[in-house]
Amino acid sequence: MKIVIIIGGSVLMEDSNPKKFREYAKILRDLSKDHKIWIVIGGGKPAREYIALARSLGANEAQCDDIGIDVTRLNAKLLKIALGDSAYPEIAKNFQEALKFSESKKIVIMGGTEPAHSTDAVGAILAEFVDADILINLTSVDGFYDKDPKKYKDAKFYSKVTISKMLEVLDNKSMAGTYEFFDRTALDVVSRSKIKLKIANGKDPQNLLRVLKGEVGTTVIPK
Ligand SMILES: Nc1ncnc2c1ncn2[C@@H]1O[C@H](COP(=O)(O)OP(=O)(O)O)[C@@H](O)[C@H]1O
Ligand SMILES: O=c1ccn([C@@H]2O[C@H](COP(=O)(O)OP(=O)(O)O)[C@@H](O)[C@H]2O)c(=O)[nH]1
Repeated sequence: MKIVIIIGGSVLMEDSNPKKFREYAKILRDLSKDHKIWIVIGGGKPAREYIALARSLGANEAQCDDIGIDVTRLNAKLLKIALGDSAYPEIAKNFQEALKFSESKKIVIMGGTEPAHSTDAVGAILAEFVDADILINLTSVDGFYDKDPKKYKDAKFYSKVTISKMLEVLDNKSMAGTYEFFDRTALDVVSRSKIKLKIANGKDPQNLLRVLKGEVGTTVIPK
């Protein structure tokens, strides 16, 4: 299978813990023996700190996004180091490179590409570009709820959800550093190409295997 995996910055970068990188590296190495794998890494807390500093120094939104992209690529380099020889040695800067690098049979890693969207959109476009069989988004919550579960204790979990329901519920902001959950550009791409998308909690790296078996997470129905 061709698998594109988005690992949110909230998963890998919240506590600067090398253990999380090593656990992911082991699981990804094993998976790559049987599947073609592309990983997209988000920015997390470090990106938000850099963006806030840039904004207070007078940077415009595109410049803030550009800073965010640099941080996602730095985070991507950390995963590349953890993966060692199993990863392609360069971080792909665009979709053509991501496809070309995958001919090596190594795991290909990307961060951001250009301003005005998040790494969720990068993952969705990459899944479209390489004709992936599945797109998996690993984030800091168990999947989609009818409202933000970190703000509302009574939020209801959805094991299946349509894109139109997601668009109805999500308050999608489009300022640097504020893209939450799954951005609109990403949802548009998933919808137009009917990409098979699953969203699950990546704080436990084993969930990557569980979501592939359909045991955890939300399955997004492209309607
Ligand atoms: N309807 C919703 N369902 C699930 N999570 C939501 C929803 N609305 C907002 N969120 C928030 O989206 C966040 C996930 O996005 P984020 O923290 O930016 O993760 P990532 O690092 O994966 O991009 C969570 O903190 C969660 O509280
Ligand atoms: O292709 C991209 C990817 C990221 N970003 C910027 O980098 C930040 C961090 O990326 P993301 O929000 O995807 O990280 P995460 O939500 O995983 O922390 C975003 O808020 C954007 O400002 C961007 O402009 N283009």
